[in-house]
Amino acid sequence: MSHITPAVIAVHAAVREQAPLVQCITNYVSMDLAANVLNAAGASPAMVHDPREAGEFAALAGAVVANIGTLSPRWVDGMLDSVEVARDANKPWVLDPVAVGATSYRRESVDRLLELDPTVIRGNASEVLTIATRTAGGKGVDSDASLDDVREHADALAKRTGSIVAVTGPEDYVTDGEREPIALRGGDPRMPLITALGCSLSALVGACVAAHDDAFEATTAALAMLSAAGEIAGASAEGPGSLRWRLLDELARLDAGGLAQHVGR
Ligand SMILES: Nc1ncnc2c1ncn2[C@@H]1O[C@H](COP(=O)(O)OP(=O)(O)OP(=O)(O)O)[C@@H](O)[C@H]1O
Ligand SMILES: Cc1ncsc1CCO
Ligand SMILES: [Mg+2]
Repeated sequence: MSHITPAVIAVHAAVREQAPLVQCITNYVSMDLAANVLNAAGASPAMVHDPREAGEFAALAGAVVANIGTLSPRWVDGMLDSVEVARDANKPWVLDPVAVGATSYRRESVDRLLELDPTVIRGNASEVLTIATRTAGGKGVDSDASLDDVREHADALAKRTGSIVAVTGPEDYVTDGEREPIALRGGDPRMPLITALGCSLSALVGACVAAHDDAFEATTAALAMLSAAGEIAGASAEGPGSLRWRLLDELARLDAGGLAQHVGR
């Protein structure tokens, strides 16, 4: 059993017990899946983004998730309002910098969000590399970098920002720049064929940081939960369509035993 396993099991149970309200300001592609992933995990999703209400809503939420996947000025304003309220109330918030390397508008928007001290930054290898090295890159929303390219940059980014940095892909990686980083294998190689699964994972990180104070452990737990559910679902899935619904089913019935088996390897 890995040293992190008891913490992962505790976070998983805390989400089910507390059913935290997670405000997601996320992209059009991801809204349905992210809300369903949160429901399956036992959390309570709300997709609330307009600046007329986003900040007010953040005062009610246990965590805020800001995802720039289909950004536009009003949405970015809603994100800035919400994460400012969260930060001022000492509530956790999660940044998903979708395709940040693709355009200057995305980079500028992420720069503004980074000034508001995200609790967790969760992205694929290209996205984390872009933020850490301030260089353009990535293939749109998909990654064209590997974990080996980014590991040390992720550590440095975490150290510099004070955020937990989670890099996902065939192998997931969690670092705070101080503690021994966590590497998680597993999942299913067809998971990238399910659009917005990474965005949904960022929403799940939101649920976990809302339910558990140690954001490093909470982030690790979210990654482990999705990876375990994906791996179990993959055993009987015939393709990305059945993997998607099976993953939701497996996430909903995931228990401590399934998690321990997954994280302990
Ligand atoms: N080759 C793979 N094998 C196993 N699991 C994978 C693989 N690639 C991605 N995953 C898993 O898929 C989930 C989403 O991670 P990914 O890195 O694909 O996000 P992303 O690129 O931000 O996705 P999106 O932008 O489509 O939302 C994570 O749980 C990750 O571990
Ligand atoms: C496909 C796509 N385009 C913008 S956001 C998104 C979801 C995956 O990140
Ligand atoms: Mg993504």
